[in-house]
Amino acid sequence: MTDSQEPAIEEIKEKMKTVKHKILVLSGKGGVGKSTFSAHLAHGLAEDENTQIALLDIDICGPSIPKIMGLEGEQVHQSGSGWSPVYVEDNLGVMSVGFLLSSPDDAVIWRGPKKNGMIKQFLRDVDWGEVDYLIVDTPPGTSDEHLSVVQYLATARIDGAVLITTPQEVSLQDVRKEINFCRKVKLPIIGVVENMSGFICPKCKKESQIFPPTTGGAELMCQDLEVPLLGRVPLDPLIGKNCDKGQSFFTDAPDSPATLAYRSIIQRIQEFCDLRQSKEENLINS
Ligand SMILES: Nc1ncnc2c1ncn2[C@@H]1O[C@H](COP(=O)(O)OP(=O)(O)OP(=O)(O)O)[C@@H](O)[C@H]1O
Ligand code: SF4
Repeated sequence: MTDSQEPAIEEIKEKMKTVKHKILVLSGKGGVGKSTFSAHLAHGLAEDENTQIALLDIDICGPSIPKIMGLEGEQVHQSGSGWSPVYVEDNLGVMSVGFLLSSPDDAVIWRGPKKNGMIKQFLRDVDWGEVDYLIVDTPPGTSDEHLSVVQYLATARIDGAVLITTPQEVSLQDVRKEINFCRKVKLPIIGVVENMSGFICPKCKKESQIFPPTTGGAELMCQDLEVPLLGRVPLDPLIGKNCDKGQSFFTDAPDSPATLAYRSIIQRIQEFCDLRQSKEENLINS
């Protein structure tokens, strides 16, 4: 950490005092459904209107959250207390570099320090207000952006990371690296989600493995590496369709196997955060 970063870390710590829980969503590979998961985690948590949600997209070079959340073309506004998030609902605010581009097809070609500067600004200058959950959608892999967000939030306590994978070995291989990264930087692992995990036929309800796991899939990997498997979300063509339309999949398919899987995973994440909070409170009071 350089000296010039120190004041920013203090400012971020101060800003994050109004944010109760912070969750990073990571994946080893691109295209495995990380942004889709982040968006649906936000939608699912925001169903409780007493819960305030912030969704921050730090995939600087490939921001897909504006499209998935139906916010393409929206702009960020500056207020006296910083950048205002773009609101999907009263209790769900979003921030992304996508809001700063003049067109969704604009390419962001930035080197590491500029990307880190943007992440710092997002964490320090966005006026989130009182927030229960801050969900951070990260780029694939373990790059500068991941190190930056972990360093910037180090003093502000991150609850943990959710790792998204598909069942294939090429994706699992990269998730193992991601798990090592989390352990090296002492980032707690909330658990792994196996996405695009089988397809349940809507007619006969039979499950088919579209991407058959050759090495036991996420379940075996989680057992080997002693990390929790939070659940398996099946492939559902409606998910892709709704993401392209910028709508929550939960509204259109409230009883589908994928919705039920998402909901059970979201509940486990909430339980993890609640437990962590109560452990901390006990520690403070003891
Ligand atoms: N369970 C699923 N069933 C069907 N389609 C899905 C599912 N999960 C995600 N998708 C679709 O897969 C595509 C990739 O998803 P997404 O953009 O969330 O991946 P990503 O991991 O965030 O990629 P990147 O990090 O490269 O931006 C999208 O079109 C999305 O709608
Ligand atoms: S199992 Fe296959 S063939 Fe049978 S109804 Fe489902 S999709 Fe059609």
